[in-house]
Amino acid sequence: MQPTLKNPKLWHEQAYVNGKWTASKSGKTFNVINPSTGDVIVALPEMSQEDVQIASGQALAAFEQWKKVSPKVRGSVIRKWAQLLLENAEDLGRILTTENGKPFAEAKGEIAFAASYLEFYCGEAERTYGDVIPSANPANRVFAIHQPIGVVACLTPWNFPAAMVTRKAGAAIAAGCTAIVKPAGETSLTALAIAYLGEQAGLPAGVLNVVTGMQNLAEIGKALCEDPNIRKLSFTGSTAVGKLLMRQCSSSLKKLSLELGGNSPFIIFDDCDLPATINALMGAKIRNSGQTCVCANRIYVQRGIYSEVCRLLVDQFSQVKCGDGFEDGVTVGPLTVQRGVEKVQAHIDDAVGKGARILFGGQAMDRTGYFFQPSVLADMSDRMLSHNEEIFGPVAALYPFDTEEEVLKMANNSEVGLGSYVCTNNLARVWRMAEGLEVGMVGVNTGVIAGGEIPFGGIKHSGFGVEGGKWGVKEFMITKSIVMSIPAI
Ligand SMILES: NC(=O)c1ccc[n+]([C@@H]2O[C@H](COP(=O)([O-])OP(=O)(O)OC[C@H]3O[C@@H](n4cnc5c(N)ncnc54)[C@H](O)[C@@H]3O)[C@@H](O)[C@H]2O)c1
Ligand SMILES: O=CCCC(=O)O
Repeated sequence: MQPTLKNPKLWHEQAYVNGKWTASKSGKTFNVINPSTGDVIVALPEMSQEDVQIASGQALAAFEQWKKVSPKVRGSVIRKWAQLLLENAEDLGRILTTENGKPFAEAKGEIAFAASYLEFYCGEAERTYGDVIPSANPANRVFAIHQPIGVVACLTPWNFPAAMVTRKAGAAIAAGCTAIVKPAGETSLTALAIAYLGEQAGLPAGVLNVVTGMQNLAEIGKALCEDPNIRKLSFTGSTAVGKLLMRQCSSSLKKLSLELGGNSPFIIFDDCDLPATINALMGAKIRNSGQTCVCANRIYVQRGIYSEVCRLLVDQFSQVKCGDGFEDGVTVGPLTVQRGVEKVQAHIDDAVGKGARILFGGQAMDRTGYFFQPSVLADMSDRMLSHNEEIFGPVAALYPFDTEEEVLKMANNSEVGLGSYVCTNNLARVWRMAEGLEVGMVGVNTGVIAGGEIPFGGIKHSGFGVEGGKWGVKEFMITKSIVMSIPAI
């Protein structure tokens, strides 16, 4: 069912291409499901390759104009867009909770998080400075300028339906590019509402487009990858899909940003501030029901405080209220997709079969919707599935360790390297760990590591490219050199 909105104009049941709300060429649709109830919320256009090609042609035409708009004007439109997001945070939060499931307060928090990227990028649009380069040849003057790359495809996931749209498309548009957003089918309504607000803020037709689809995902993804009009593709999602997209982009040699799976170690040393650490851990673990790419996946606890951390965590988890995101006091919602429930159960069964102990929870909840009990597992080891793969659910998995050297080795024993966390009061250790961890991001005594001004990205099989901060906008630009021969002075 559609949520009640103060501003009903935010609700859109069609895709958005070249400033027009549009059905798919085939007329086909797919259903968006409320994960708390299992009910169909709405049917959205199931688009195809043909729809993608139309969108890319129009985004290319819009690019020819948008790239000429001054950075100051682009920035002012983006600033207005951010303001509109904040003014409509309540309604956007309602839409987000309805399709993603996260608690309403957290959903509103995501809207502020989404706006933080636009707020940062609107200033950054004006700061894409080039360079004047001392020439080796005295008869030359050499310059480097940055220019928008062109039409970009932004493929966004279902775990952050608002923030991943602004983090990618906001940066692209600030750079002077035009964007085709393909949100995860499960959570397209938030992206459509954000596109509507972009239009209200003054984005010209064709600058921001949203194509929708769920069953045709493989076809749409391939069409975006192979489209010659599109010069860059930015994706957040699983490593497996990221690799597929990279292969598919090879024929058109697109520039890529891939923000893929994580397996974040959360390392607790016995010299930490324990209450503050547990607080940080709860944030890094149960945010969005454990469905973030930087959620604490492997919680390493130094042996001297291991039993105490197990006890404190069980105490915290027993106070968590899991339920429909609109219910009062709920701090953990359902998982967003049914297959997530099956995945989390498989992780727990595997761990228990290999010697882990369930200290709390451990099962799907016996109610309608995709609910999984917030759970705590102790005595994890590197033979278990969760050691190598993100759980993507509200499960805290604890591993004991003895020494700093040992835990650094354990933490780096992963194919991926996205987020990580270190809790200690030893400053020298902070630096040894921060420099030694093979990851793109390190949280020190905190569980929150993302925001408009902060670079976000991974290494190894977590992908490449940086989103956010002063790096975010440049990812959507090319660097061009200009070598000028001058008459003798
Ligand atoms: N890094 C993240 O933020 C993130 C987001 C979603 C899922 N995941 C990981 O992936 C696991 C499985 O989730 P899932 O079942 O949705 O995974 P999936 O691998 O099927 O899809 C992941 C994302 O990629 C998109 N996608 C899938 N196939 C595509 C294709 N052929 N072309 C273009 N886009 C495509 C989906 O819409 C989704 O947003 C999760 O449990 C989690 O570990 C990570
Ligand atoms: O899951 C991907 C993004 C998570 C975040 O920005 O904190």
